Amino acid sequence: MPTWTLHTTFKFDAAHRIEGYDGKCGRLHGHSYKVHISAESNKLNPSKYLNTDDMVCDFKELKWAAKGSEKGGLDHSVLNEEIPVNPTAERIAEFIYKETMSRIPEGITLKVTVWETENCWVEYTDEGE
Ligand SMILES: Nc1nc2c(c(=O)[nH]1)N=C([C@H](O)[C@H](O)COP(=O)(O)OP(=O)(O)OP(=O)(O)O)CN2
Ligand SMILES: [Zn+2]
Repeated sequence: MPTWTLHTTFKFDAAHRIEGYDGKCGRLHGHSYKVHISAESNKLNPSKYLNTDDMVCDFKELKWAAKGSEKGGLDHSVLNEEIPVNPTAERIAEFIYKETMSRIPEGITLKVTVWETENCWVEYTDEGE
C-alpha cells in the first residue's frame, strides 16, 4: 500500500504553571517548546490552497501552534489561558494532537512529540482514532 509520511518541526515560546504541582513548576515560568509532528496517510487529499488530490495535508495545517495566540496559535501565550487542561507536556501534546486532527482530512495518522526542555520530551498518538 502506498504510504506517505509528512514530518514537520516548529517551536513556540510560552509560559505555564502546573496547577497543583508541589514544587517550582507550580509557579509561572517559561519554556521554548519544540514540536515535531508526523502525519502518515495511504492516500493524498486536496487542501485549502490546492483542489487536487496531491497532499497528505498542507504543512501549514500542521504548524498552526507556532503562530501567536492572537492568530489562534500558542506562541507567546500563557498556556493555562489557552488550553482547557493542566498544561503538562503530556497534556500539551494531547491538545496539539486533537486540534491538529480537527484541521486535517480524515484517514491521517498523527504522532505529536513535544520537547519541554532539551532533555525532556513526550510523544502522543491515539491508535484508536
Ligand atoms: N511528566 C512531566 N514532568 C514534569 C513536567 C511535565 O510537563 N511532565 N513539567 C515540569 C515543569 O514544567 C518544569 O518546568 C520542567 O521541570 P524540570 O525538567 O525539572 O526542569 P529543570 O530544567 O529545571 O530541571 P531540574 O532537574 O529541576 O534542574 C516538571 N516535570
Ligand atoms: Zn515547565
